[in-house]
This record gives sequence, C-alpha cells and structure tokens, in this order.
Amino acid sequence: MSVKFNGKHLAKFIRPEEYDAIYPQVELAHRQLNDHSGPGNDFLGWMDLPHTYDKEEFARIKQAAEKIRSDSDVLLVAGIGGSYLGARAVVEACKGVYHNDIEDGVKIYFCGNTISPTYLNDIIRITKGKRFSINVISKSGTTTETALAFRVLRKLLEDSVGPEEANKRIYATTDRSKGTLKQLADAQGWPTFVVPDDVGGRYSVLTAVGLLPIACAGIDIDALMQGAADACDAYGVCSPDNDAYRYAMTRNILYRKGKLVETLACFEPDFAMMNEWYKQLFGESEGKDQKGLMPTSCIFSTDLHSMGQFLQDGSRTMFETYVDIKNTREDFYIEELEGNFDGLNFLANQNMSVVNRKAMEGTILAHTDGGVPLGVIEVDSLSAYDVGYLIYFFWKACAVSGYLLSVNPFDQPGVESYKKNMFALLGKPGYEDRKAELEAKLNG
Ligand SMILES: O=P(O)(O)OC[C@H]1O[C@H](O)[C@H](O)[C@@H](O)[C@@H]1O
Repeated sequence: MSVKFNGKHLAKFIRPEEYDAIYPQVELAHRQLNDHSGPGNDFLGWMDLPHTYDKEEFARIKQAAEKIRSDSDVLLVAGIGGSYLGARAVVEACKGVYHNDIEDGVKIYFCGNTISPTYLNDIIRITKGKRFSINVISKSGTTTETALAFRVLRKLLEDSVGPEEANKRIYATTDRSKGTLKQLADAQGWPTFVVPDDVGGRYSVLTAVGLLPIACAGIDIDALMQGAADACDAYGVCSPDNDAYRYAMTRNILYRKGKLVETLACFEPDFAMMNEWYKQLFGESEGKDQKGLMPTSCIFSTDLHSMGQFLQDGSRTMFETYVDIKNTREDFYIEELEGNFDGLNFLANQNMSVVNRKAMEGTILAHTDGGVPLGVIEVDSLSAYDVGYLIYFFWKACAVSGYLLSVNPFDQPGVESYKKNMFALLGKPGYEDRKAELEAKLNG
C-alpha cells in the first residue's frame, strides 16, 4: 500500500472509542456509495473509473500527447477549478515546479483560470515565435474565465498558423454532447475528449481533463491509472483499518470537537499544487449548509517562517494533516566545509532529505505539544503511480467525510452566487433586475 494514514500523534486528542462510535456511520456511507443510494449519486463515476475508463479514448490521449510533443514548443492548457488544478498538480508533483525550465520538449502553461489581463498578456508573450497548441478544458463548456482566454488564444493561433492548421492544434475536453464548446469543436473539427457526465470537475483529474496535459508532460499515465486502480481496490474494503476511512473519521471527530480548519502541509514544494487541488476537492465537497472544515494548506519548512508562529501558539481552531513523502525525487549530499565558517558542519556528511525529515519530526512534536491534533498521510514517493494512489485516497476520504457531515459532497451550488452578480454587473442579457439592485448596493 503506497499511501497510509498514520494517526499515532493523534492519540492524546482522540480516544479509540471515538473511532468505534463513529464507525457505523462510515459503514453506512460505504454502503451508500457502493449502492448509489446517497446524496449526489449521479456523480459517482469516479469510483470505478481507474478500472472502467474508456481505453479507446485513453489511446487517443496518448496519440494526441505524442503529436503535441512532436509539433509544439508550448502547450497552453485553458481551464479553471477541476478543469485546471488536478492536471497542474500532477505535473508539478511528478516533474517539479520548474519542469518547464529544466525539461527539454514541450513547455506547459496553464491559463483561463483567472480574469487578470496581466496574466493573459504574459501568456500571449510566452507564445511569441513559438509553435503552440491549445487544450481547452471545460465540462460545462460555458465557464467565463476559460472561454474568454480561449477566445483570445484561438485567434492568436489562427493568426499565426492559419485557421486550417489551427483546427489541428486545438484539443477540446468537454461534455460528450452538450455545451457551447462541444458545438464549436464539432463545427471546427477539433479533436475532442470527454468529461463523463457522472464525474464532477473536482473528481475529473483521471479523465481526459487531466490525462492529456499530464501525458504531454511526459508522465506515465498508465502508471498513474494503475496507482489509482490499486487504491480503488485497497480503499474499497469496508473496515476500520481502511486508511481513507480512518482519515475521514479523524476529520469528522475533530470537527465535532470544534476544530474548524484543516491545514494540509507537506515538506516538499513540488506538492504545492496538490495542496490547491485538495482545497477544491474538500472545500467544494464539504463547505455547504453552513457546515464544513475549511481546507487550508502550507508548504514547510517555507511556511514555518510565516504561519509557524500561528500554528504553534495561535488560536486552537485547526488541526494539521502532514503529507510525508518517504522518498524524494532527488537527494543532495551535504559536504563538510573546511573551517566550518557558517557553523553548519553539524548538518554535513548526510543527505539533505534527512535534514528535511528531522525538520518535519521536530515540527510534528512541537505542534502536537502546542495542542494541534496532527495526522500524517505517508506516501512512498511522488511517482506517477503513487500520485495516482494518493488522488484516489483523497477522493474516497472526501466522499465518506462528506456523508459523515450529512452534506451532498458532489454538488457546489454556492459557486453560482458570484457568477450571477458578475454577469449582472457586466450587463449580461437576462440579468437586468439584479444589475439595478446590485448597483444600488454598491453605490449606496
Ligand atoms: O469545467 P467547467 O465546467 O469549466 O468548470 C470549472 C469549475 O468551475 C465551476 O465554477 C465549479 O465550481 C468547479 O467545480 C468547476 O470545476
């Protein structure tokens, strides 16, 4: 098992009987997920996905990635939320945050995830004089941020290579049959990939949504899916020892004890976008009906120099979950310095990963002593296989955690409010009444 939940540091915060007491609710959640009888049961396509995914499309994804890698210097991936975070998270976890600067071959840039004109201009600058392709990703096919960026980038591509060649360099990942993007793709003859109906955005990284950009980065998507498939089997067993369920129970028990915030922390900067992916997964799944733990994140030891004080001594509203990556992608041997001018020879003659681990162990003990409940998710490495495994671990834990909280973990009705206001304020037809009302509030 390449992902484990280690709760040994939680012993002074949660008694074994508390797990026993909540476990029947886990059994119920397990049953509801398996027989599709719980809330949001039309969005459970992720559950068997690592086994049942469309193999024909998977092969087309690999072919498209090969083509992009051979005919493009740059791949622009336009998408937001679930159509953005997972792909970037896996690419950076497996290849590192500086993969574009270090690796030969196609550079991958993400856009359509903001309305910042500065950001878009920078993306346009990146494409100057480069051969580029676009992967536009939107399940609904109507998301404003993505559609707006895509409108600009598509024109850029058409101006650069002509409409006919542009049509061969635009890859659309969207709904099987509906939405503006699907209609456009069919009309223009762009290669299309499908976001299955029963897979929500935040559960879509192992569909074409994530797989095409991830394959373009040269990551082994077979290994990624295999990791998820093995996790699907491991966490498919209903038992108090199921680590995904243990993590879900821990979250819920701590929430009931008044903890309102979870901080996911990792001592590896390559994990920063996985943190962001986790925030969408748990934030959109659980933050509703005026309930839920607020997911936050840190990268340590970096953030120990900013958030460390609060975590050690501040208000005791949070618990921490550390992602412990057992084997780093690379190591660095620290040599002894003659004269020991910087006083750091006590660190010498060992690998830097050992120093990082001691920092983690020291932090675990300090924060636990400071009254922060702390669990550890142990991951073998950030290989494609282990990342696939970890993704499924979080999926399963999140679904059960949502059911334990008695919410529908698979919808996100609250996200619409800002959109409606934005459309009204921008004068989108159909929003006239709301526009007047909102302007009165703003100017009042
Ligand atoms: O893929 P799309 O339809 O463009 O949606 C992208 C994202 O935007 C929405 O507002 C949702 O809150 C997210 O769950 C979703 O992942």
